[in-house]
Amino acid sequence: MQRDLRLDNVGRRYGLRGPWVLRGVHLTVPPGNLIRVEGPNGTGKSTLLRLLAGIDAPTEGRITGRPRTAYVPERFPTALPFTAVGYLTHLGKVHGFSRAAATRAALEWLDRFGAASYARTPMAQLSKGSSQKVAVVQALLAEPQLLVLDEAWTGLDAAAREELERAVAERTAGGTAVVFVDHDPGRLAGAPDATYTVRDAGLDLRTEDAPSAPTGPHVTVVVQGPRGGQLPADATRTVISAEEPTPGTHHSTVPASHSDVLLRALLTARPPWHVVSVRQEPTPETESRR
Ligand SMILES: Nc1ncnc2c1ncn2[C@@H]1O[C@H](COP(=O)(O)OP(=O)(O)OP(=O)(O)O)[C@@H](O)[C@H]1O
Repeated sequence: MQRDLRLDNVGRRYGLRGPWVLRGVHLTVPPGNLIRVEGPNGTGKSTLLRLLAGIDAPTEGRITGRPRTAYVPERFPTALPFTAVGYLTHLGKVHGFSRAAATRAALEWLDRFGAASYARTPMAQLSKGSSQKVAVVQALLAEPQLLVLDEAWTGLDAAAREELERAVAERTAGGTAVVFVDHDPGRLAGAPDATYTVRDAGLDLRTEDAPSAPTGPHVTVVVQGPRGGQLPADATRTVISAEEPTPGTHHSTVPASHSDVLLRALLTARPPWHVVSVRQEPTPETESRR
């Protein structure tokens, strides 16, 4: 069984006498958890994510339990001498796929992100947003147990931003831990299991009570099942609020990014649940525009 990734008393500074960017950091990342890291510019978020991703080592302290990890860096090197699909096929082979399977998976992921039409374009010729899609796909293709996303949504078009939220929801439902930094407070709103703020070289866990109303876009799914039937556990993990107004009829509200995961869990349960309706709930922002 996969272990927690743990940071024990971790510190990082650059250079022998540089200031400590992080110090005394303790953090546990359990499988399947979605963790948000926030904080002002220059506080050490990317430094923390590089340590989590294993591409940088702590100056002091220990990191243990590292699972198979994929990382979308804040800045993706674009001037690589490959086409997008050539690069992704190469990485897929590194991850143990056959060439044919790697190409197939790469093309499927590029298609999901609306990037199929430039699959065979040299990476150096891709626009910023298009190469960001390749950066995202290279991480998802790896089918990691830990996915580290450093401002991975930046530069993506609206459809790709939504797709990445969906992909994160799918992966966490499948047991992948995801740690992300994003300057949009609405990113995966309502979904993280924990939010940490980098402050004074340490991590503060945000501990305010769960909001009484869901934040960000959310969806209510109404399903019917047998009287007294329990919704499948993997369906309810990300539910923000749930009620059973009449026996056997369940109303479950989830962050919009997680509605596909909820529906899939309900429809693939044995016996499957009958989906009565799926309703996109108005957010305070959309309400105020009316
Ligand atoms: N390779 C490096 N060499 C020297 N100093 C570095 C290096 N990387 C980061 N730093 C310094 O560490 C501090 C934290 O940087 P980091 O990029 O981790 O912050 P951040 O919170 O991710 O910022 P942003 O929100 O702007 O991306 C900054 O003072 C930065 O200058």
